[in-house]
Amino acid sequence: MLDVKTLTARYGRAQILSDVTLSVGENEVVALLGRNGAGKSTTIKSVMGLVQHVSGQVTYDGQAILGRASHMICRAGLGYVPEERRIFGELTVEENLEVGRREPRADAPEWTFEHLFELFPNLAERRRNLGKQLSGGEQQMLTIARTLMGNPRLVLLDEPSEGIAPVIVEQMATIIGELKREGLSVLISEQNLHFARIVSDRAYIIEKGQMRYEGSFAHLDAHPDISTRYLAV
Ligand SMILES: Nc1ncnc2c1ncn2[C@@H]1O[C@H](COP(=O)(O)OP(=O)(O)OP(=O)(O)O)[C@@H](O)[C@H]1O
Repeated sequence: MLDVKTLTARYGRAQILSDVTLSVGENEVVALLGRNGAGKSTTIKSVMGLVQHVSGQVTYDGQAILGRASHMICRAGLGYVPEERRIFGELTVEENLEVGRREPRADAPEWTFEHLFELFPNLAERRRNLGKQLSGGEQQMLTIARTLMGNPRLVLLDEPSEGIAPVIVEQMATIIGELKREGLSVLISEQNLHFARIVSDRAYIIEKGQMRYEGSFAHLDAHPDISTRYLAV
């Protein structure tokens, strides 16, 4: 569904990604693992059309999307949840969700408030609260829920477990499982191998902007030297 080949990206003169190759299949949850600064966010942002200097090939459903405007990439069916929560503090939970509403898509589930509130019971309770009154974890949930209002087929989640309480991390894992059951594909960037293992079908590891590993979690478990080398802090 998503194919990234020989992706190179730079910020100004600094080359950040070199020949990054990865793919996400239909209804697959794929983890992009790496330490702080390894290039996970830059990979996701490049796919979403948010990095200016990029080269290589990115195809979604067979269509080349690299270099397209970000809103066109969203319209094609990709949903992006950035690492930093971008909710509107002065709007209620429901109003925040309304902001994300897009036309339904024939090839992806259509999300309604009720459907989302089943998936995010915390948000259901707080539907009339202002965004700024939510906890960090709830704001993270709201960011994901708002992205789902765009009815994406593939969701790119940048470090969903970062900086949130363990109980919310568990809920996050449940939600990602639910997205898969709904038929969506998900690419998550993560530093947390434990969380990634729970939610994902397979993994990539990126280090210094280069792909170092592609394979199963079982293989990573059997070869702990790989995670020690590329993930241990
Ligand atoms: N806008 C920018 N301008 C210049 N350099 C940047 C910019 N954004 C990121 N970088 C640099 O690019 C490198 C990769 O950053 P990136 O955010 O992709 O890493 P990451 O793996 O997502 O890590 P993190 O967990 O810190 O988000 C880092 O060295 C970072 O300092």
